[in-house]
Amino acid sequence: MQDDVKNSTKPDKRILIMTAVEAEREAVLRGLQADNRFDVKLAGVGPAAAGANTAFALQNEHYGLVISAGIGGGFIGQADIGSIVISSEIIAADLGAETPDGYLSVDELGFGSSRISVDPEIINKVTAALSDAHLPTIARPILTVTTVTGSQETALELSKRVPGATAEAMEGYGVAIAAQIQGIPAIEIRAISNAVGPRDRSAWRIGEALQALEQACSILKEVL
Ligand SMILES: O=C(O)c1cccc(C(=O)CC[C@H]2O[C@@H](n3cnc4c(=O)[nH]cnc43)[C@H](O)[C@@H]2O)c1
Repeated sequence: MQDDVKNSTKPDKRILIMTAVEAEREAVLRGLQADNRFDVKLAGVGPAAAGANTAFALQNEHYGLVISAGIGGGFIGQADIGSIVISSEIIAADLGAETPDGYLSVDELGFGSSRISVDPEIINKVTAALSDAHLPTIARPILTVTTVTGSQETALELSKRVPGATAEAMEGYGVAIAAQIQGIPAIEIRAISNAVGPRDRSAWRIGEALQALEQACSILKEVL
């Protein structure tokens, strides 16, 4: 009865959250504090596993929203460690072809779209709520890559390829494609653990990012 009253102003929908690894799943669950409108499932690492696992989860339950959540890399000058990036768009940044004249996306090759748009109403609601709670949050394009960027050259190339690129991770596009095929809206939320650039695993602040992810999810459950 208590829950019915509490959720009476919220849309009647269940929400699926997909994380790559168990530590991210646990951080999300801590933040959600057993809110039973949410299911939190493992996507696995990379867009292929994420797409397959999301499609499987969507077969067994009806959801009104799908979220790809976890830690991610932040482009220098765009997103700091410990901050949150909300996807204004989810973009497969290395799905295409190399040519002597440069990279061609699948869009340019005529094989579909590398970009998945996100409902502006959901973006604004989530971004405003996290910002109001004093979590540094920005809504910008999040890239999905199949290889973690490990050099300044690749970071620059990705920034040129996708103007406004602010974070990168490895699952968003896979999760969002599975949702799109079912006609369900999707959004990606990344807590920044490291800078996109030359590889330095010792500089990854995974604990800090997982804490930010937990905090973000504790706010999410109040606004979605
Ligand atoms: O080692 C740990 O304790 C640990 C705890 C939580 C998560 C991890 C991961 O390694 C998660 C892998 C996951 O993170 C995303 N990610 C993070 N930074 C980047 C990046 O710079 N570029 C691309 N992806 C990044 C990605 O989605 C991975 O699947 C470890």
